[in-house]
Amino acid sequence: MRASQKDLENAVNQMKLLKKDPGNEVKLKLYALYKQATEGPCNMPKPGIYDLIRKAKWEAWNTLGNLPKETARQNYVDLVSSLCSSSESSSQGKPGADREQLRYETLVVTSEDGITKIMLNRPSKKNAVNLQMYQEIVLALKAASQDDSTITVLTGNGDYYSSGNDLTNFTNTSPGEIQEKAKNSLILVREFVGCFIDFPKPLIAVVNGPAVGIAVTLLGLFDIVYASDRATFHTPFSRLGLHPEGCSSYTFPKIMGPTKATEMLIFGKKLTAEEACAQGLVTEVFPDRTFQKEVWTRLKAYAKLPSNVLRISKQVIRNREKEKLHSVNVEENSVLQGTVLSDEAVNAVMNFLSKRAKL
Ligand SMILES: CCC/C=C/C(=O)SCCNC(=O)CCNC(=O)[C@H](O)C(C)(C)COP(=O)([O-])OP(=O)([O-])OC[C@H]1O[C@@H](n2cnc3c(N)ncnc32)[C@H](O)[C@@H]1OP(=O)([O-])[O-]
Repeated sequence: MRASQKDLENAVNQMKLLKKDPGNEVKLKLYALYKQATEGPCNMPKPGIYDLIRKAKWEAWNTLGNLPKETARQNYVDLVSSLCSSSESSSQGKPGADREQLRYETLVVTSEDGITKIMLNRPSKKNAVNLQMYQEIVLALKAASQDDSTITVLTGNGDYYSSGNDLTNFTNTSPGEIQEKAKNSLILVREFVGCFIDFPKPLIAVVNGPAVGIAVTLLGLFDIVYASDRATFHTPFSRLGLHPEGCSSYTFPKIMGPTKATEMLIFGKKLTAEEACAQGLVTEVFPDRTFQKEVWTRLKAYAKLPSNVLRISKQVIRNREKEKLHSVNVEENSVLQGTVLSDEAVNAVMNFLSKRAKL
């Protein structure tokens, strides 16, 4: 249901009761959304360069462009409601606790200290990416691209970062439906990869353990990759009757050179974290015992840098590649459309299911 004018007024009153100061960045966002919701696009003349407060307000409002009044109203109400629920949860004896958005089934998404953390949360399946998780990651990335955080982190819960595509995604499907299901699933995978290509803020992988398949290939689209020394990097596509995806057919040869990329992507050579670091896929490796502490200390410091500056620098570094990456994504995906139901691919899944062939 869309927020009404009354909801907006209630939200304004709720804000007055908020005990904790939400900080300047959030206050500017609220100001801008309120102005947009009540007056429409920014109509005030640009203040002079030294009129800092009015300039910040003008910029916040002007950034909303032609956002419709109704959307701004809804965003204002949602933002106030998330601020109130986080202040409620912290006043319930959990000071500093993460703000958790409970709508995800396969992820735990929290936002704190300028960092949105998207944690894959199917530890009993080694964080295999099922169709639900693909969809939820798309949603979480879209939300993170618009929230107040400075950086976004993807990590895994449990001993694995991720075992890659869930090999049971197409099982339990009747023979008549399998073609259609495979086609739609791959369209979803293409959209999923596209979200990584377009993600506007610094995106950091905290690779807490082994990574397989699409969880590895996507790393070429991250801005930083930190790995525990327990992590391994494995893309067993040929054995599965599959082919490189996640833009790795383009990013891996660029990162590590064509022959190293071939050894991984075609021959399925599994890399240790140190090897992946030496080949440029991983930024830095940490001992597992101090991994979480060291990485999060560093990320919290990075997240204090000015978010708009980081965003623009990322654009400068990445934008000229975007068009190419999208075309690679489309091409890789269409190759998979042709092979995902091949005899080799189906047999590999059957082997996995019958536990006869562990990789
Ligand atoms: C988009 C198309 C392109 C493809 C891209 C790719 O990513 S290709 C790459 C695709 N990925 C692969 O080929 C990796 C396939 N997986 C493996 O080779 C091994 O499971 C392992 C080496 C990851 C872990 O071995 P381990 O002996 O330490 O542990 P364990 O084996 O006992 O597993 C524990 C539980 O997790 C379950 N589960 C795990 N992974 C998956 C999965 N991907 N799917 C579904 N389920 C999975 C497993 O069934 C078991 O569940 P159960 O029976 O308890 O209900």
